[in-house]
Amino acid sequence: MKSPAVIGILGGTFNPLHLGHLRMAEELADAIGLEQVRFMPAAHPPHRAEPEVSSAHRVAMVQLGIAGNPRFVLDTRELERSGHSYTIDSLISLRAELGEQVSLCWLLGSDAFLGLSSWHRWQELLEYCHLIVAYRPGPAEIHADLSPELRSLLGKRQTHDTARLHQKPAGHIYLQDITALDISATHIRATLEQGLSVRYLLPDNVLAYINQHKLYRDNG
Ligand SMILES: Nc1ncnc2c1ncn2[C@@H]1O[C@H](COP(=O)(O)OP(=O)(O)OP(=O)(O)O)[C@@H](O)[C@H]1O
Ligand SMILES: O=C(O)c1ccc[n+]([C@@H]2O[C@H](COP(=O)([O-])O)[C@@H](O)[C@H]2O)c1
Repeated sequence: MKSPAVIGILGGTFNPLHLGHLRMAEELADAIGLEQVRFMPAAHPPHRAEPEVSSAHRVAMVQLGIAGNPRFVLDTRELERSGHSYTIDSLISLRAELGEQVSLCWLLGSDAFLGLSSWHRWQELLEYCHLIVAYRPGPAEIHADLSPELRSLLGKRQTHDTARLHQKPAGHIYLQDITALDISATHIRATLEQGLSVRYLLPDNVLAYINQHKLYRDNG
């Protein structure tokens, strides 16, 4: 099968997957012209406590949520490794699999981007991918909150031209405004723990899965 020329990767804990993730991926795919977005659940997310819900459940919810969207696929490579799910390792593995020509676009919200300089081998990430940052609602106004090192990186690597993301396989940072959906997995978990409705915050089939398996309740 021919590899797509420009692919996006949305890594996340997906605990659970929600409409904020799906809409962000859909809008970035349109804005950049991504032929595919790979949803990549982290088995052991590096910068947070181990999720209380198993990776098997989190993967199942991603699978349900992306079903029916021809551009969206599941990528399970982080579940097939042991240890922390470092992004650099996933990018190296994707490069080895897809070759040097394919443009890889790592999609992330601005909240995650603000913490980039704490990521494992962060200064090497742009050798393997472009970083596509979606503004995420919240108090963090990205430009005000940038650390000096990220400000400097942005100064050197930011592009405003999506054509550049197609011309080179890696190396740029692109910021994109998206429809602000102030939905977070944290809020969804907290709402479920209180026994309240989370309908319309995530896909119906993901909610049905949560209910069926009694996730995010006392013994979830
Ligand atoms: N509502 C949203 N709008 C835009 N981007 C989002 C949104 N929710 C999550 N993202 C982005 O998706 C990626 C994966 O997010 P993650 O799975 O950690 O979801 P989350 O809702 O932030 O979870 P939690 O509340 O548990 O921290 C991150 O890059 C994050 O910035
Ligand atoms: O590689 C790292 O050091 C690293 C540090 C923090 C986050 N990430 C990745 O960023 C993505 C979003 O993380 P999170 O914790 O917001 O779900 C997910 O794919 C994580 O594995 C990666």
